[in-house]
Order: sequence, then C-alpha cells, then structure tokens
Amino acid sequence: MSETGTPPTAARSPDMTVTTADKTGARTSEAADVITGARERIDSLDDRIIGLIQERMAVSAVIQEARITSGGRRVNLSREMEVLDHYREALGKPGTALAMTLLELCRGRV
Ligand SMILES: C=C(O[C@@H]1C=C(C(=O)O)C=C[C@H]1O)C(=O)O
Repeated sequence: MSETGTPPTAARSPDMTVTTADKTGARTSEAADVITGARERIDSLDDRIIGLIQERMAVSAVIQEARITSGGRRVNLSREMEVLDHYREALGKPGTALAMTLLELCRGRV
C-alpha cells in the first residue's frame, strides 16, 4: 500500500483499472461501482443542503431586517439557544457545532 492509500498493482484485481482504484479506494470493480454511485447521491444531497442553507440565510435576513428596522437588535440569544437545542437533540454534540456554524452564516447579512 502506498502512502496515498492506492493499492500496489499486484493488489488490484485483474478487472480493475488503475484509475477506478485510485479514485474510490476500492479493491474490486463491484465495490468501486457502489462507491461511485453512492458518491453521486452524496454530491446531489450536498447541492440540496447548500440550497437549503442559502434559503435559511435569506429567511433569517428578513427576520433580522424587520427587527433592526423596528429599533431592535440583530441578534436574539434566547432564540439562538432554541436553535442550538433543536440541533443537539436531533444530532447530538456535533449538532451543536453544526448549528453554531449555521448561525454564523445567517447572522450579519443585512
Ligand atoms: C432569525 C432570527 O434572528 C437571528 C438569527 C437566528 C437564526 O438564523 O436562526 C436566530 C436568532 C437571531 O440571532 C430570529 O430571531 O429568529
């Protein structure tokens, strides 16, 4: 095994191309096909997640603008705690970190 995780030529099954093994890390063409298909689904999911985050940013900006225009503050910490709790309850401790990143993206855009 090389430092990049690519199996040496002798370790590849005869029907696998070098390119496929290098891209997926699989040791068989069947595994490489599964990985390639699943990666396409992940890329599609990531595009949808990014779209939803951008939509969240726009909705958050509407709220912040209305509050600031009315004389209030941009940030509402009690509401942010509710958002953090929501993500932590759904996803555990990493959910809190994810929610903090989302709040960072959504704050300060108006
Ligand atoms: C969107 C709001 O304004 C700010 C942004 C938040 C968010 O993006 O979830 C939450 C609280 C506020 O700091 C809100 O008060 O709901």
